[in-house]
Amino acid sequence: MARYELVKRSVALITLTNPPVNALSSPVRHAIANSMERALSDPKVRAVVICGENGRFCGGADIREFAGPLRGPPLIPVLEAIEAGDKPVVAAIEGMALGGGFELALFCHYRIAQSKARLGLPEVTLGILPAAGGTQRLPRLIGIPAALEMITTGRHISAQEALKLGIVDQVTDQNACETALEFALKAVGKPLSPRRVSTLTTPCPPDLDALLEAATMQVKKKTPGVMAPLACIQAVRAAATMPYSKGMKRESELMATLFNSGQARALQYCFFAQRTAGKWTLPSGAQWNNSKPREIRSAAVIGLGTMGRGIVVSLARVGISVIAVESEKKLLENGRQMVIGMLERDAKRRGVSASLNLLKFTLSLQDLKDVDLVIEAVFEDMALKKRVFQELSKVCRPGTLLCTNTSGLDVDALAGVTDRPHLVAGMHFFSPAHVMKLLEVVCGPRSSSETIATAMSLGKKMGKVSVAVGNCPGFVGNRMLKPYLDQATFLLEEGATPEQIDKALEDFGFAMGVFRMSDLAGLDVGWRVRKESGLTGPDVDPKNPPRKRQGRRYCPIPDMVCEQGRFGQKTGRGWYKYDKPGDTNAKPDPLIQNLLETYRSRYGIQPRNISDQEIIERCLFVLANEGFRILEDGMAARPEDIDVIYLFGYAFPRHRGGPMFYASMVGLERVLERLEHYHQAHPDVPHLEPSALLKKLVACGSPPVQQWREHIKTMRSHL
Ligand SMILES: CCCCCCCCCCCCC[C@H](O)CC(=O)SCCNC(=O)CCNC(=O)[C@H](O)C(C)(C)COP(=O)(O)OP(=O)(O)OC[C@H]1O[C@@H](n2cnc3c(N)ncnc32)[C@H](O)[C@@H]1OP(=O)(O)O
Repeated sequence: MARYELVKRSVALITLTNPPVNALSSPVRHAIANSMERALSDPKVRAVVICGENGRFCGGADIREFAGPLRGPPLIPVLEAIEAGDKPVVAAIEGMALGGGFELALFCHYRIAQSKARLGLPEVTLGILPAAGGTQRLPRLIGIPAALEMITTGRHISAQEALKLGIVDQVTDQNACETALEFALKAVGKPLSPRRVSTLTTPCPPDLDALLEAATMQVKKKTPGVMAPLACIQAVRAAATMPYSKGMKRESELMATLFNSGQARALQYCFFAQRTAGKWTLPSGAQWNNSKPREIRSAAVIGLGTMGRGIVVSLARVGISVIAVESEKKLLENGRQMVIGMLERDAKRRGVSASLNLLKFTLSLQDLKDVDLVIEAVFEDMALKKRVFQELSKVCRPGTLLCTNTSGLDVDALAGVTDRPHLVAGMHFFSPAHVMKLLEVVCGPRSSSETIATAMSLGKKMGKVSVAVGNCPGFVGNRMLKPYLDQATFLLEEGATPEQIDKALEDFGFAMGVFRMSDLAGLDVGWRVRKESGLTGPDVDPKNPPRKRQGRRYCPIPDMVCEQGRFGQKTGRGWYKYDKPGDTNAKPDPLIQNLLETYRSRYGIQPRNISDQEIIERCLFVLANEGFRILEDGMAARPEDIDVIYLFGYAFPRHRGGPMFYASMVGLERVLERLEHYHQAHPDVPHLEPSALLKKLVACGSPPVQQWREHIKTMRSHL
């Protein structure tokens, strides 16, 4: 877990050997303690260098250990022995020094960083704080404002920035370990006291209170209801106002308030869920680690609407040449200008030059004959998409992969009109596609493992979090959204207002409630889908009860809002009113209140007081219930995949872990009981009927979310 060598006859080189990131697991802590003792007691050793194997210094504490009882030597005393020793210790930072790894470096007397290394204290993103002295030592080294920013955001910084801030003593383009060995020899004999960060006094700004207050306001606004950033601020205050030893005590008290919290568990679950999602498996046995993706050098995007433009930008900025296709000259020119503008702004922000030379714009599908992969992003109309796929099948060389960006149509029906159904898959991006991190990779029954591997790997290359899902209407994300939206509108019928529902969801942690979000997305899209599927409009049988469709409860209020030309922010009116079209400041609209009152009295609905608890339970338990059905149906491989989709595609609050994790935190028994209760009250809403999987899990004693897979295994997979 750590290798000990004597090099240059007088330097002890301690190499952490815990792949893949040299996390500070119990055996590693043991090994560091033993190695330091050996180095300090060996008269031949005059200096020590600590580095990490495989070009990675250390990724911090072993997060997996947090879930169980704490074992092995506690980290802080191990690190204190490094600082207290009478021989200079140099940290040789290659790759990364994060969290406890960064704290380890801060206990060393000197730090040398390789120029490509990244450093940071990301604990806040895991719902905890840097509790191995990070909150007390970093402010002493670089001052309160810079330390506060790094600790409360968890931002990783470059070696160059670390040098500028005074965190590292030298940056090298060479091997950091070699440089550190030379450096260590030169440090021998120099006084160590000034190098012990614990002895430094925190430079205290005169406006400390105002600074901390501003930071508090900022984190409350950015991450309302999240505890860890606030605890970080309190810990940094201690660094400014208390002696080191007292500050360390305060740091550990604050850590104790976070360590076992639901938020910490949720955030750490998210960390692993995100990594688990990349590990896809198909029923054939093909999976992420036995299927080779194809290399994609050139791609085409068909359709330069909002989605298509975002996809072009996402591809071009990772160096893939793109042919963008539109059907009319004017649309093509407009798309071209928009894409170039987006790429230029993006490049400026990242300080690189825009890769405009990778782009080609055309009106002709004939130009796509040699590309490696096509992503179709035309209007959401099956007949149109089928025509495009038929045409692509004729034009593209036999090996070209054909992908669709449909948000819910049948991918296999599109595969069926081509000459290569095994090379067809869905790549469902989220809007705006160059910003949103989620990509649903839709596996049709005929998609080959190579096709899925290629789509997943391309997603990763584009910086997306890619999740493999099955081919069912709406796939995973949009399929779950429907019952969630339905509950919100049913609650309106029953007496709630859009503001009340949004506030309950925002207090829960969503950045935007469902109605504000719908206004932002545009209400006309859903209206058109409902018209096309015969739920509203002239196709509805006049004898059909207005609040029922196929025997199920239906709420026509969203249709009525659209019939008034209220399409959301873009028209200046939707569920809310706005000062002008395009404005984002949503204000309650008395006309909507009026519409709701008239509607309720027309249908004899007596409005009732609805509690926030009911809003949360009905909206979120129905969401999870559909998630359970998706798992039952084999359309998602595991609950983590569903949660990742909701975290990255639908802004589910990360400190709640995602809808499935949230259900497990509430307690599956409770979720089942509440769904049964609401289903009894609303028997015409089938989505409220508890799913078989939920019942099965409760019957099995409500295992933790990580174990659900074992209970799903027997079910059929469509992935
Ligand atoms: C009342 C009781 C009170 C109790 C108080 C208890 C006090 C306990 C003492 C605490 C002392 C605090 C110490 C410290 O302050 C806390 C920490 O250090 S927390 C950890 C901080 N570090 C991080 O957040 C880094 C997390 N990792 C990453 O960001 C990335 O993995 C990476 C390091 C940048 C590498 O990225 P990639 O190359 O892309 O690789 P992957 O991300 O895919 O990771 C590969 C593989 O490694 C696993 N992994 C990564 N980091 C860790 C880790 N720190 N611990 C465990 N495992 C880690 C990752 O999951 C992948 O594995 P896979 O999931 O694929 O199997």
